[in-house]
Amino acid sequence: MSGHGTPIPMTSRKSPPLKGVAEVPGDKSVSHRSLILGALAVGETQVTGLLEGEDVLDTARAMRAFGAEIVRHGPGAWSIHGVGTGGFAEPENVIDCGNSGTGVRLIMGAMATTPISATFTGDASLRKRPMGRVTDPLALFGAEARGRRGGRLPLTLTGAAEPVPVHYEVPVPSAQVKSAVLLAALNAPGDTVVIEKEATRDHTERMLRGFGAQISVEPQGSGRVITLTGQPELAAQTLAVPRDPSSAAFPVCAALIVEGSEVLVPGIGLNPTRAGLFTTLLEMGADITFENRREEGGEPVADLRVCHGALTGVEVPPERAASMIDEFPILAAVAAFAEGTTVMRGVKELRVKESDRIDAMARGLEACGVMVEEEEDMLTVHGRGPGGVAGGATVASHLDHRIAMSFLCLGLGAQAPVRVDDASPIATSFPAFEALIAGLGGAVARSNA
Ligand SMILES: O=C(O)C1=C[C@@H](OP(=O)(O)O)[C@@H](O)[C@H](O)C1
Ligand SMILES: C=C(OP(=O)(O)O)C(=O)O
Repeated sequence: MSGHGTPIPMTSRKSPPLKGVAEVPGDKSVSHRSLILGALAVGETQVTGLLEGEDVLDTARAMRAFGAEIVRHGPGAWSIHGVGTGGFAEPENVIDCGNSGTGVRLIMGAMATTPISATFTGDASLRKRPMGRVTDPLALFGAEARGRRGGRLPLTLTGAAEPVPVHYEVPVPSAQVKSAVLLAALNAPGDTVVIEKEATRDHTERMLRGFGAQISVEPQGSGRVITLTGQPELAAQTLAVPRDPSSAAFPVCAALIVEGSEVLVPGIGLNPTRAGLFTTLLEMGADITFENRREEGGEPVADLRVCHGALTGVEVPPERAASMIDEFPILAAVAAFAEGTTVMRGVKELRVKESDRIDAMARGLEACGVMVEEEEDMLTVHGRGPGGVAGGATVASHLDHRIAMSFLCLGLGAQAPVRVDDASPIATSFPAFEALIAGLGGAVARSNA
């Protein structure tokens, strides 16, 4: 539950070469889904490598409120005793999903076809984010949502008593919307069909199949048609969560920013629907090697070795945006150290994340002496080359973990220190960020308010 506490200002400064091994936490998307699917399965699901960030802990609390028994056995080791499809109980209190769009949207989907009501809220960031994109398709199943104007939280959702399957084309590229519809479809009789025009992360589909649901995925243009047969009995699973590529992006990019660095980032999930940042960095000339490629927990995984070297600006094709949607802030920070211009198009979804990430990056980069251009759907960064970023500014994180971490990484290579006004949101996805960067030799520390 971020955003409820005292701000934690943090500062980073020009650092000696980063060296060592960066063990990043478990994947946030897979962690949320492990808890939710575990709660809907029959029997006891065992999870290792679960991300213990605030977003995921809020989802665990929510699943308990809906009746699942959840036990933490040790770091990252959890068990979930599920209630079965359609078995959710009505929560007695408001469900607070903190800072997490994934948490609230997937949970709304998971309860939308069970005849119970639940009221959802979140922190100041989450209460600004659009929920109509999920409650609109959930209404097609027969669920009813009453929220603030503009479909904002707090919002009460009443699940359908007699749900019907739906045929739904997702109007925005969003794995959260797709997943909410698929989770709702679990308790609707018959086949639900979800069409996405652009492929987004497919963890829900992979995991539903693993839990025993009948699901087919057919490519269609650059998107997919997904068909799920409702009312399966989901069987408890043993799950190993791969390490999060979106968290790995920070030590990888920090090593690209700080001259002389060489860092190993082991065991990173490289699902193609998540790996767009690494493709882009390679196009910029980054020295990244993918060692020991293997499969873990149903996802492709590799150890990433990253060495600092010269980078050149690139144009990121819009069709790649979905596969690196959370990585644009850190890409914008890296682009500041490249020679030439980096153009990011097709990125308007960034405006409805924890903050308006196009605006937050643009203002912060300008404050650090980097020229940018911004349009509704585009961000351009004019690189200043290695050693050319001035820094020397305080940047607002806007309750957004990725903005905070991106500017702290930028400060590791800037001429003057970069202060982030509030680094507390980092705990939502990457609680060990400060310790991990410091462990590599990066100069990052809490600063005075
Ligand atoms: O499904 C998921 O786990 C996520 C989907 C993405 O959001 P959208 O579906 O809104 O693009 C992403 O930004 C978020 O961090 C995690
Ligand atoms: C957008 C993000 O998360 P969420 O939508 O779950 O808040 C993110 O982690 O970058």
